[in-house]
Amino acid sequence: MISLSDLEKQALALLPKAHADYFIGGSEREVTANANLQSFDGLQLWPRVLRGNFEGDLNIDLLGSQLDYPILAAPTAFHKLAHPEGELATARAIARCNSLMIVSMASNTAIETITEAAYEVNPRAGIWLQIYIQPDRDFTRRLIRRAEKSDCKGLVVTVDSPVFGVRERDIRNNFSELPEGLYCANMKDPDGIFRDIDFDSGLNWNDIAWLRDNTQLPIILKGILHPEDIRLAIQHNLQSVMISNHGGRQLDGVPATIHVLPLLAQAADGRIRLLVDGGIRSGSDVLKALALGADAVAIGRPVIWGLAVDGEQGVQAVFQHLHKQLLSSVRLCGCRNRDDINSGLIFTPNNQEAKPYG
Ligand SMILES: Cc1cc2nc3c(=O)[nH]c(=O)nc-3n(C[C@H](O)[C@H](O)[C@H](O)COP(=O)(O)O)c2cc1C
Ligand SMILES: CC(C)CC(=O)C(=O)O
Repeated sequence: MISLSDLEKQALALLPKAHADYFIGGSEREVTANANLQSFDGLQLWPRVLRGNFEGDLNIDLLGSQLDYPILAAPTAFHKLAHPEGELATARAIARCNSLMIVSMASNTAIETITEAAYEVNPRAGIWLQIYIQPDRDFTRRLIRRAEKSDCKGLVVTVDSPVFGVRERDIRNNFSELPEGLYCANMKDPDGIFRDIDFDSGLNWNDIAWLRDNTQLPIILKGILHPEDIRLAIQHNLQSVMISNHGGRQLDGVPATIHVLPLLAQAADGRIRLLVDGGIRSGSDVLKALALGADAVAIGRPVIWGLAVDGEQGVQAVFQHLHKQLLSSVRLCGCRNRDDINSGLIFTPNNQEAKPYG
């Protein structure tokens, strides 16, 4: 593996067009999906030299899961569209890497089957379940019980989707149903019928309080872009938020996540764990996000590309590649320890006067 952009090209060439478009696409004009990528390129790292070795480590305790490095898999739907082994291949790869997988509510494999496979590879593997709170709260509660029983370590609640984003590629391709034989496996009712995933457009903070009172699992709110919402998440005793614009697939025209991160880190003030996703494609992108205040980052599409090209090994290669690149960027920046990874690492015209770190 040389670069994630090579991998992306390979994957896109392998996949049927409708599936490739579903995976890579954003909503409407894809302004935000593109901004996520471009905004990382617009930020520059500001290295120091002659500072000796990086003596720190990059591992992190993320709400009770031990990760070797702060890169995890964002929830993405339908892994069996990318590879016949689907989420099982993804989960095994990530367990092997001592990382963490957020399983999508829309996975093609049931959460119980995924956790079992992951814990077989690595009993300490990190698995969280992502959900959309369903208008049918009883169903939602049953799914949360399943996550708890199968030993998931966290519950990610996606809150950027009161309605589904308008994906023009999917409309053009007439992609609105899974191929025969594939299902949203978590949506199966006790009577064997698969439900559709619904979006509850009326969701509000009372529903989050309801959820918090209905599970012991740590709750991670996914899809936050505004500092006021960070303050509310802290007020509601949540453990973590994911700064995310859903990879530019929900509201088009919102800021790139890396652009809002500094403001949100300021609002968080160390009181809540901050995760960020959207457009992370290299180790230096990861370093930029950590420098600006993220505790860890999540990757969405790159996991799909690895899976499509080489199944379990492909996903493992993506994580190993990013880990290696991250370490290399940390060293090239002259960081001596974890504390050196701070906003002084980012060069912007505004911080030329600022006191360089260290
Ligand atoms: C194909 C695809 C499916 C996704 N499915 C979900 C999902 O089921 N639930 C969710 O909360 N986010 C979903 N997302 C959003 C990702 O969790 C994540 O926010 C985004 O992909 C990060 O951006 P990146 O792909 O540039 O890394 C999906 C994204 C993609 C690309
Ligand atoms: C099945 C969908 C709800 C998955 C999703 O969130 C997405 O495609 O971005």
